[in-house]
Amino acid sequence: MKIGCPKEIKPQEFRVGMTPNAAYEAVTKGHEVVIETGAGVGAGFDDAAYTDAGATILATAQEVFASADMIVKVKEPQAAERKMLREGQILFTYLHLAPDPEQTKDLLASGATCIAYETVTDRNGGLPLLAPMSEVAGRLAPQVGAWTLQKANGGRGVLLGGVPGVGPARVIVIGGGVVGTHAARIAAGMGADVTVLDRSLPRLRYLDDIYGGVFNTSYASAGNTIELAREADMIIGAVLIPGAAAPKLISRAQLSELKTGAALVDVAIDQGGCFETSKATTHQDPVYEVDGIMHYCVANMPGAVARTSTIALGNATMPFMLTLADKGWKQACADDPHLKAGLNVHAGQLTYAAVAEALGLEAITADQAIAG
Ligand SMILES: NC(=O)C1=CN([C@@H]2O[C@H](COP(=O)(O)OP(=O)(O)OC[C@H]3O[C@@H](n4cnc5c(N)ncnc54)[C@H](O)[C@@H]3O)[C@@H](O)[C@H]2O)C=CC1
Ligand SMILES: CC(=O)C(=O)O
Ligand SMILES: [Mg+2]
Repeated sequence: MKIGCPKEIKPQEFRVGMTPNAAYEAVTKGHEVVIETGAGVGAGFDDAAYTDAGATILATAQEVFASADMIVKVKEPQAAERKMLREGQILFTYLHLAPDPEQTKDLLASGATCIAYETVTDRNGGLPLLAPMSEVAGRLAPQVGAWTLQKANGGRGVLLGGVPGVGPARVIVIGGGVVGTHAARIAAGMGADVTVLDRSLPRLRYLDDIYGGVFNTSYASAGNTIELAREADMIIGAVLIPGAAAPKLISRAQLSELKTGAALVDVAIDQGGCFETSKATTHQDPVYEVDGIMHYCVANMPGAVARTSTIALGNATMPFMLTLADKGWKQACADDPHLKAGLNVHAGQLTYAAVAEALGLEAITADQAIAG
């Protein structure tokens, strides 16, 4: 199979969908790899690293899209990229379709087969292709939240760890999955007083077993959430219902109950955000204010640390990419229910129920797509 990797074009997105190591493994297995010139530069991989691995460098994204059987990326395809997809082509990348009707319409119109990293599963009930970027975004969240809390950035002027004689900041993390756990660990490490809220009691038990004494846990009822939010300097949104639009857990009306200058870091923004007032921002202009509350809502946080993120993502995606290349999407998905869970769009039809439900559209099942 010919595998193509274009340069990312989302603003300030420096990651790349394929590392030279992944290109080398694909070439070694008999596949052809084409890379857009400069695609890896932001992550510290120059063109020579790819040619040394046996890949071919192409001058434009158009050439990559036109020649490849499978496109491997990082971010959801932008409008200009969606126009270049074609029927029968495989797209393997993050999609986050539930909050994105425009992208969904274009992917359906393209006729391509689109497999979303964020809904591929594993045998432990995890999301193995989301997890590495959730680890990164989780660890970044207290760092960007601490910056947002600085006075010059609109925040309350509170230092996370406090100083001797002055208490620490209070941080609450809503959603104690991968993002939430990593965020809580780092915030606690910076000296903050941290509480993690989740709706899953087994998850709270696990967190308490492992991190009791490092941070507190609380059940994420609406009452507990607003009670803790009122006292918080920073609130990190980290919930996920796989594939679905994020539930709204703090309303606009409730902002008036929060401390003026508090920082909301909505990591769940790529699934639409879990605060009513969240709207996606970019690394160029990451923070805005609503009713005195500072919102940080960057939908591609890991792009800020592109080298770490590219390598971490590549480690996770490579085996799936190789399987897709070896077997084709149909056989690969038929053989592996976890990869099949990634199928979101095929030949003009949605194949993921939670996406269809969020957008008010119809879906067929992935099994129907495979059988068709
Ligand atoms: N902005 C960015 O750059 C990035 C965003 N993300 C996003 O972060 C979000 C979280 O991802 P992960 O931690 O990997 O997911 P996860 O599945 O590991 O954890 C989600 C947690 O949310 C909990 N949850 C669900 N509904 C809840 C509710 N109503 N109240 C409280 N808890 C609830 C679940 O029980 C689970 O423990 C996702 O939307 C993901 O796409 C991930 C990486 C980068
Ligand atoms: C998960 C995701 O959307 C990202 O890493 O940008
Ligand atoms: Mg995202």
